[in-house]
Amino acid sequence: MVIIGSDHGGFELKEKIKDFLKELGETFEDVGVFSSDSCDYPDIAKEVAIRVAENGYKGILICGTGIGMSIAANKIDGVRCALCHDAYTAEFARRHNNANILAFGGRTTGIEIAKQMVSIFLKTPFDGGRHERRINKISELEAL
Ligand SMILES: O=C(CO)[C@H](O)[C@H](O)[C@H](O)COP(=O)(O)O
Repeated sequence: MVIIGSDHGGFELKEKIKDFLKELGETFEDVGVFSSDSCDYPDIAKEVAIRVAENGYKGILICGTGIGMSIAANKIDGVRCALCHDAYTAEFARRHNNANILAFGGRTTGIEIAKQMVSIFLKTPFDGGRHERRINKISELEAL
């Protein structure tokens, strides 16, 4: 299950990514927004992040740049939201960071790059090993 959400800055790209998720055969839930009316990205980041943290799902968040969404989502314990810009960053967000939410920008990312990132993010496993130790140290920061 993939939870997807955007603000107004990512709305158009979100709609295209939903079509792509259907092509991939992925089950998804769209938590909004459902128009390009101006809204506040933390409201959507919260909805996606909580569902991902509580259920072990993966998430996709899109705002104008992806920055606001990633900052907000990473406030939720258990979320590792990675702001990515290309196939390489999407691959290593999974392999090294075990990221569970992919963020990118609707105003900065074209549809072909976005599709590449989504495809790679959803199929790439975590490498584990030395990276497990580092992920655990990130989790410990949540208790501070
Ligand atoms: O949070 C952001 C930037 O880090 C997002 O890109 C938002 O989509 C953006 O700030 C919204 O800006 P707007 O001028 O209100 O459309």
